Parts: sequence; C-alpha cells; structure tokens
Amino acid sequence: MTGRQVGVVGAGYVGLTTAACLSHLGHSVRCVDNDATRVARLRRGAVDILEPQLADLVGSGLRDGTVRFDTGLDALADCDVVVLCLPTPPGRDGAPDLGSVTSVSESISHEIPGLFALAVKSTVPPGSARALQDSLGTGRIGVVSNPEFLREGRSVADFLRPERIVVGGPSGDAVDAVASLYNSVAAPVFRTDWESAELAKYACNGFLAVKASYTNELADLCSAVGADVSEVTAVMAADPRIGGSFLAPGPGWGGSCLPKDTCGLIDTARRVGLVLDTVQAAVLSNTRHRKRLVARIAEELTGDPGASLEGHRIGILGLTFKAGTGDIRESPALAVVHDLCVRGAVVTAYDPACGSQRASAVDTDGEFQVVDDSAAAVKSASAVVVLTEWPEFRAVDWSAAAREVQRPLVIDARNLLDPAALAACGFSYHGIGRW
Ligand SMILES: NC(=O)C1=CN([C@@H]2O[C@H](COP(=O)(O)OP(=O)(O)OC[C@H]3O[C@@H](n4cnc5c(N)ncnc54)[C@H](O)[C@@H]3O)[C@@H](O)[C@H]2O)C=CC1
Ligand SMILES: O=C(O)[C@H]1O[C@H](OP(=O)(O)OP(=O)(O)OC[C@H]2O[C@@H](n3ccc(=O)[nH]c3=O)[C@H](O)[C@@H]2O)[C@H](O)[C@@H](O)[C@@H]1O
Repeated sequence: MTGRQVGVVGAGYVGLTTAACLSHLGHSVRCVDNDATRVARLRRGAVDILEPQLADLVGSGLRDGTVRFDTGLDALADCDVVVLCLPTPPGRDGAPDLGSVTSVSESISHEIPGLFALAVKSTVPPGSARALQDSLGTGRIGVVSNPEFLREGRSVADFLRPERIVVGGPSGDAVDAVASLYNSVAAPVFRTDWESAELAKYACNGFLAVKASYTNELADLCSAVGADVSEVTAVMAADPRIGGSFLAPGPGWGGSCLPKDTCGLIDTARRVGLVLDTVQAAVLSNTRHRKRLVARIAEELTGDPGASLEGHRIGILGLTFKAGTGDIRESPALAVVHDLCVRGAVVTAYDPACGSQRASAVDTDGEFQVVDDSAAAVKSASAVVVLTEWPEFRAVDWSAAAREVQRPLVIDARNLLDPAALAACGFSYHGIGRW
C-alpha cells in the first residue's frame, strides 16, 4: 500500500492515537496541536496520556520520520487528507461547541492548497459536516464524516483493530481518500451519508449510556430484593441479544464522551421537535444513582441516609472515570467525592493514575487531599470507598489496612474486591447490588 500524506489536528486522546496509528499503518503524518508545551514534549517522544502502546508507536514514528508534531497549521501544507480530532466540549443547551472544528476548518481551507479531503473525527451532531461543507463551498475540498469509536485505556488496540470504520459523505473521491487510510485495517467499512455517520456515533454512545443506567438501576433493585446483581447480569449476558458488556454496575457512568454525547443526542432530537425519553431517563438515572450511593455511604456511617458527614474521614480508592486511564473528565468518582465533601466529610483519595508523579493532576480546589498510595488514603478512615475498578486495589494489604482505619467499613461501588477476603480481615464489606 502506498501511504498518504495525512494531517491530524489535535494531539489528545483521539488525535495522538490517530497520528501514531496512521504512521504505524504506513502513512506519513503531520500532527498539529495548538498546545505548544504538548507539542514540544511530543517532539521528544514524551506522551503524557496513559494509553498502552501509544508512547512506543509515537517513538517509532519519530525515529522513522513518519510522524512529526507542530503547532502551526502551515505544517500541513503537503497533506491531501486532514483528520480533525478537535475537542467538541458541551456548550449551551447540551449542544457541543463546534468552535474549534469550524475555525480550524476555515483556516485549513485557506492554508492548504492541495487538500481535497477533510475528515471530521471529532464527535459532532448530525448536520455538522453538511454545514461545514456549505461554509467551505463545494469546490476542491470534500468534507467526510469519520467518527471514532475507540475507548480510552485501549485506544491503540481499538484504532488498529476496530469493530467498524465509518466514512460518510457524498463526495466519492474524498470518501475514498479517507477510507484508504484504513486499507490495511481488517474491519467492515460503512459508507454512509454525512448525517447517518454522525448520528451513528451518537447512537452508540447513547445506547451504552442507557445500558449502563439500566444496569445500575438493576443493581439497586437487587439490593432491595435480596438478589445478587452479578448472578442476574450473568444470566442476561448469556443471551446474545443482550450481550455481556456494559453490565457491570458502578458509581455511575462518566468520562469525556458519554455525558457529553447523551446531552448532544438529546439536544439533536429537541431541535427537530422530538424527545428521546430513554436517553433522558438514562441521564437522570445516572445522577440519581450517584446520589443514592452517597446516601448509602451516609447510612452505613450514621444510620441516616440524609445525615451530615461532619467529623467523618473517608478514604477513597479511585478517581478516574474508569480503570486503565488517567482521565478524570466527568468522572463519577469526583462527583461522589464532591457530594461527600459538601456533606462535611474529610476526604483523602488515592488513584494509581492521579497524583503528584502520575499521569493526571487533580485540581481538588482545596476540597480534598490526593495522596500517593492506598495506605495513606485509608489511614484513620471511618469508611473506605472504592470508586474506580483498578485491579491493584485487590492487592492492597487489607489486614494491615484494618489496623490503620478508624472503623473497618468498605463500600465497594465497583464490586471489585472479594467480600470473603475483606470479611476475613475484619472489614464490614458492602458491594453494590449484592449485599
Ligand atoms: N476521548 C475519547 O475516548 C474519544 C473522543 N472522541 C471525540 O474526539 C474529539 C477529541 O476528543 P479527545 O481527543 O478526547 O480530546 P482532547 O481534549 O484529549 O484533545 C484535543 C486536543 O486538541 C487540541 N486543540 C484544541 N483546540 C485546538 C486548535 N484550535 N488547534 C489545534 N489543536 C487544538 C488540544 O490542545 C488537545 O491536545 C471529541 O469530539 C470527542 O468527543 C471520539 C471517540 C473517543
Ligand atoms: O466517544 C467516546 O469517547 C468513547 O466513549 C466510550 O468510551 P470511554 O469514554 O473510553 O469509556 P467506556 O469504557 O465506554 O466507559 C464509560 C463509562 O461507563 C462506565 N461503565 C462501563 C461499562 C460498565 O459495564 N459499567 C460502567 O459503569 C465506565 O466506568 C465509565 O465511567 C465508548 O465506549 C467508546 O466507544 C467511544 O468511542
């Protein structure tokens, strides 16, 4: 396969993965980001995000000269395809802010004379690619919707071995050019119109949110009727129509995309006079579920779900929105910690990816303390709460922890730990949907 000259704009989770993987697939990649510090570090091969294999791919791309990092869009002058991996943060009314996508597209159209395909990998509402094409004119540049489905914590594996590739748009040549980037990837390619490609992305994240909310509601119901959620979900997962993923209860779903994209999906419907009841319910359910968890913690500590937590020290294990990533954006763990602090608890937290020497710095705004190991987090705690499913929490010396805590109480919002082992160490253990 002959590699293309590809530009990637944005060097975050999606952009850096895209740049590194496309160079690995044989393309010559110029990656541009307006964060000069990030670019300077990337030029030295320093990857600040926690993603398996990513630093290795960036390193080999730099050594082979197949990936280069710059701050200015002029670096993309020789590219015929540019992939936009820019942020689309939530704006007013739940609609994402497309400001950087539109302004960068406008600049690119002026600065790159040979460009003929502009791929939008950022998650955008249906109609965005069409609007972009209208603003660029129907001349040489074809806008292609190319949504990304990778998961954080396994971005490289997902990019190189995706379940599907989606390329949407009316321009045959531009769509062909974008599809050709993935010629050596074994995955079904869906060629669609713009709106279908854009909505397919929202539809997937919306469905996952609905499934996760349903699972969390079931977990609470299991507790109330004396069922075990892991037994219930095992039965569900045996049905291929349901599938086994997204059946693990937790403190609520979060991250930089599911919360943002469910709001974007709801807003998309609202603009055309429709109401997505299921997705709205999933969002509401997610907040309620988190509040129930906080109430549950208060009840275990005081006997009263609505009680103040003044005078209680709570040790938190896990701050990222899920294990395997350093990302704390929209983390349910942070929301739970905030609610506990608002009730007056003193919170000390440990996360393997967050802290002074780790991937992600948490701005606690003075509300709580982040420490560098689990022993420091649980010391003198009247409750230990597990909020992220990091496997290393299973390996905590729970016997030693039992001697350090003020009260041996563990609330495991991820059902990560072994209840019998915790009980053997003297802890009163409460999982989610199984006590
Ligand atoms: N994080 C994820 O797992 C996934 C994200 N997406 C979507 O991909 C898009 C990007 O998401 P992330 O990579 O997570 O964002 P991110 O925040 O990690 O990275 C965005 C990058 O763009 C850079 N940037 C911002 N404005 C710029 C500009 N005007 N010019 C050049 N660079 C600029 C930032 O400095 C940053 O490095 C979003 O639309 C998101 O919804 C899609 C699938 C997965
Ligand atoms: O658009 C995006 O950014 C991406 O969003 C999600 O990926 P990601 O945000 O990395 O996280 P997930 O693994 O989907 O988890 C999302 C949240 O759901 C929670 N979750 C997930 C699964 C589960 O069984 N239970 C559960 O509580 C996680 O803890 C996490 O808080 C999607 O899975 C990706 O396909 C998509 O590309």
